[in-house]
Amino acid sequence: MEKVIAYTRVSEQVRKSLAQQYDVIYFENDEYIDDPSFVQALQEASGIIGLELKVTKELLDLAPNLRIVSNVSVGYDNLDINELTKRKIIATNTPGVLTDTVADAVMGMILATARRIPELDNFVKNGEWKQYLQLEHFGTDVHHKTVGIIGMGGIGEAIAKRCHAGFDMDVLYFNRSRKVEVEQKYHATFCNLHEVLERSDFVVLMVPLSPQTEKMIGEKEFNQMKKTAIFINGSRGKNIDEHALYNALKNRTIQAAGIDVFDVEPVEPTNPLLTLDNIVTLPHIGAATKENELAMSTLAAENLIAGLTGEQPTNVINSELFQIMQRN
Ligand SMILES: NC(=O)C1=CN([C@@H]2O[C@H](COP(=O)(O)OP(=O)(O)OC[C@H]3O[C@@H](n4cnc5c(N)ncnc54)[C@H](OP(=O)(O)O)[C@@H]3O)[C@@H](O)[C@H]2O)C=CC1
Ligand SMILES: O=CC(=O)O
Repeated sequence: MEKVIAYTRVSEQVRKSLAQQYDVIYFENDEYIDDPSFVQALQEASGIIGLELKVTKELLDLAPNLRIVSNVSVGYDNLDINELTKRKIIATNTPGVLTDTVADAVMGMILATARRIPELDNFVKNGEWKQYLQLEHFGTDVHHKTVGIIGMGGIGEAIAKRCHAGFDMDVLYFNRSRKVEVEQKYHATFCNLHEVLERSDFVVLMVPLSPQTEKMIGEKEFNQMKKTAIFINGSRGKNIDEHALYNALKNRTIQAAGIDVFDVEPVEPTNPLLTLDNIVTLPHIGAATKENELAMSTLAAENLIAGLTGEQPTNVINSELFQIMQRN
């Protein structure tokens, strides 16, 4: 039986099903490279399926038999795609299945920050609700405001849909390419980044992490936002300058923020952002619901099996590998 490494978030049901065809070695935690049993598994593995393993040149040097890395995520900034392609190792991800789940989580952050839900929840539970509330406890409306979406991909579009159809919001967006269909469906307006930052009540960041997007939002960008703006990051922590976000929140350059992702994950307890009361934080859980864990794992397993049986997986990232094969 061929060996397959499964790590972190691969649902138990999918692991059991894979175990009918492969020798599946499961690693539950993510501190692997120093673990001799992981290194041993790498030596023998034909495939890897899982979430957020850093697949670097050093790791690949330990995996001479590897033919596919199947990410259980849409983001693939954890993979050195050039190195994988050079070694003719297939890389796949799981776009689409998680789109609505992540968009729901982003809407949750928009509502939680604007209406100050976690803060008021604590207020009630701490027994501080003793009289009619005054202005100091009030949040701000979400409906009929303007949302600016940076990165109008699958998830960006699902957020636009919710904001337009559910909350009567005006939708602005900045994206690498223009999305005319999205403009027609959700009355969205294509803007440059500066306009999105300047005109939006809610600025939502939803771009993949890449050399072009790393630290895309920093001090200059926070200064361009409205003083009442709420910033939401559902993408990757490294897409923003966290220090600049801290300053913007502390100095009230912007009103509040909701973030699902951090520069270092799990977040360090000393991260200064955690000391602020105008930020709502989540532990990178946007895509992780009970239903969606199974959907993502199932798609990733389908990609893995296709790759191992010599077929082109549906969600191949380095598709040039198959173009080369077709030419030969
Ligand atoms: N918090 C969480 O749990 C989750 C986070 N994510 C993050 O969200 C990201 C987006 O996911 P998804 O919507 O499915 O991905 P998509 O690939 O569908 O969308 C990404 C969008 O970003 C745009 N984009 C890429 N680079 C730039 C740039 N330099 N400037 C402006 N726009 C750019 C793309 O433009 P174009 O259309 O021109 O290609 C595309 O529209 C993932 O890569 C991941 O990092 C995803 C899932 C869960
Ligand atoms: O962060 C999650 C993803 O799917 O990307």
